[in-house]
Amino acid sequence: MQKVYLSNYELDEAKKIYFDKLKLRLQTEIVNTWDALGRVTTKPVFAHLSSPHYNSSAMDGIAVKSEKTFGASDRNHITLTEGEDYVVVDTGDPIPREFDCVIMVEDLIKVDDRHIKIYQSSVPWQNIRPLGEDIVENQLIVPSRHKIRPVDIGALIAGGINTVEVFKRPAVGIIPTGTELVEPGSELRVGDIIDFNSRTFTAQVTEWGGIPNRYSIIKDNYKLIKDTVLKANEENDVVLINAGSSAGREDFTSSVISEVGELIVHGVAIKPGKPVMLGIINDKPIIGIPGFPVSAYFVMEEIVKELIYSYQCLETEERKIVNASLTKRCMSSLKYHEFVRVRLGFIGGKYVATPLTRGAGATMSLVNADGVLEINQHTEGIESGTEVKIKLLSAEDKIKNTLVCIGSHDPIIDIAADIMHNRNKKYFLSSSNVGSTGGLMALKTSETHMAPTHLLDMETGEYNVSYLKKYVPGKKICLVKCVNRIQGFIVEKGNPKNITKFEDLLRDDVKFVNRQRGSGTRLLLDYNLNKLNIDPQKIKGYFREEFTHLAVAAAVEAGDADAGLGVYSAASLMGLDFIPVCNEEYDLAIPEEYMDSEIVKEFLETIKSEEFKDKLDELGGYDYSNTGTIIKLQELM
Ligand SMILES: Nc1nc2c(c(=O)[nH]1)N[C@H]1C(S)=C(S)[C@@H](COP(=O)(O)OP(=O)(O)OC[C@H]3O[C@@H](n4cnc5c(N)ncnc54)[C@H](O)[C@@H]3O)O[C@H]1N2
Ligand code: MOO
Repeated sequence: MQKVYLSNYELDEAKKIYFDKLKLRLQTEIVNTWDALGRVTTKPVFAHLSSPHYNSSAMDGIAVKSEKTFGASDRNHITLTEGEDYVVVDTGDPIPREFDCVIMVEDLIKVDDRHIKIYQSSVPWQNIRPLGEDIVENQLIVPSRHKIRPVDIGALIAGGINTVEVFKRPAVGIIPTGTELVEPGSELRVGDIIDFNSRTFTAQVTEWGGIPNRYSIIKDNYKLIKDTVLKANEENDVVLINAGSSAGREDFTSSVISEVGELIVHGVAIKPGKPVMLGIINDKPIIGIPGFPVSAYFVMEEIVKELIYSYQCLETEERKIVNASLTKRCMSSLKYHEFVRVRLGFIGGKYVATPLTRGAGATMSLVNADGVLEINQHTEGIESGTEVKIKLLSAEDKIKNTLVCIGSHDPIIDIAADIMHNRNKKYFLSSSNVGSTGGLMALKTSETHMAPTHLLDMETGEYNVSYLKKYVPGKKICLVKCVNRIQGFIVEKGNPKNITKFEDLLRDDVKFVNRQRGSGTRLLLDYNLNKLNIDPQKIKGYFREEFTHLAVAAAVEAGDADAGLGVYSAASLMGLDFIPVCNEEYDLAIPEEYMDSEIVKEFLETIKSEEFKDKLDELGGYDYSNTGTIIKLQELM
């Protein structure tokens, strides 16, 4: 096994060492002005032409000699003759030399085809755009190091500039490596990984103004990697090589860079992203990007973006920062500066930030992130409730128009979210699945607008009410009835193990997959096991916990479990069979203070809509006869 000793430079230090060593030489090129959007000028650009380049009429009307109009008034109309005293002009027409002003058509009284009367006198240059009124020949249009905007393109062309000299966009070679990688759309075998990183890089490079050049997947073979690196180095300004950055048996990237060039840095104190490699081959940069997609994202954002911008003489824009209250404690290593993806909600007039999954492989944590919390290298962690600074990834407007929904999961919440957004494009919904009890806790600490819940009171057989009284005391809560849904066993197609009742879970040949503690479905299971005097410990798989109905169904589909308890829709979406066990009430708990907000009203309209009900029918297993009924909880207490 090879040994790799990584350095642990702070990010800024690593970048300084690397950029100093790189000494980028910027290249320039000449492009058509109309193709220059977003490009940066190398020098100031001066007009070749004046605009307008002749004296032109600013109005539709007639060009006249102003002296011929002197003395005209309401009581003293002056008659003018075409050809002698005036010519007809339209806006933009040149003004013949002998005339010096324009009278608008609406100020003329027609006498006959060749004569008009006027009742106002005019002054010289009235309604005339003199030559150079907008741009004068040799005037500066844009300075050097200026990023060209659409309005600049117009002004440059108007000023006679048809080409501009700009900094070259760097060509960026992207090499995905790994024997286990396959192209999207391939038939997947266990161990295969679809190469998607190289496609994300391609899109990022494009977004940042570079010219991406993706190479096909290279297997973990030293010679192949070396040959491709050399080829890419020759054909591009920058090379990005993905994966093979750590200490695995087939992690060759660092040795290849060291052999054909110089490896300046291997290892930066950031997490994720620590095994990044910064190298130089033939005076051109090569960056080794860790394989895990989230690690790769931060290396791209924090290092590669700046590099690609530097070639174009662009400054990276700072992301906006907002203050938010952290909803969960976040521990961090003293060894690394950590990037934590967070979801933001705007609740009761302030931001709340909920950390998302920390794993470096969790691509969805990037998809769902509204911002990034950076935890300093020398900080051990941040307590829940602390006010933190969040770098925004989403627009503030979007966050402020997002209904936050934390609690128990059902696929119908995502469906309602989609319908609501289509009904009113302004509104979004973000849902986090933490189980029913987790949702009530979030209500208590004002982290959510709404908590879907289905908690069965084992003593009374009633749903939700007693739990709300217990977990959210003192808060005025409305319970909005959502659906009555069927819970049952999600089993393989055809139910090969013939699982029909709770007792079957005790069988030796049956492997179960459970939901997490605190979820309503878990309570429902425990309630039934208790009623039947079944010892949960005797159920194989009782301790394997998944967080959503779909995750339970996925475990059954993959053959990792024979049964799980969940909703019908999850089974049918995965093409599995479903054995009904009981009905339950899935409700939405919403603090009374949010009930009158536009977004909550829109959501409640959505769940009462025919479109939503049609979707429920399509999924099956839902009864919506009570949907939208509001129960003010105080009245129940
Ligand atoms: N013994 C050690 N193991 C690991 C260490 C370590 O220090 N010691 N570091 C870990 C860290 S941190 C990271 S980050 C990763 C870096 O991995 P590599 O750059 O060597 O990449 P691979 O091992 O080849 O792949 C890891 C993982 O990344 C995903 N991947 C890779 N390529 C692609 C692609 N083109 N598209 C999508 N996904 C890709 C895939 O899930 C791989 O399993 O190493 C840890 N290990
Ligand atoms: O650096 Mo790795 O990127 O921590 O996961």
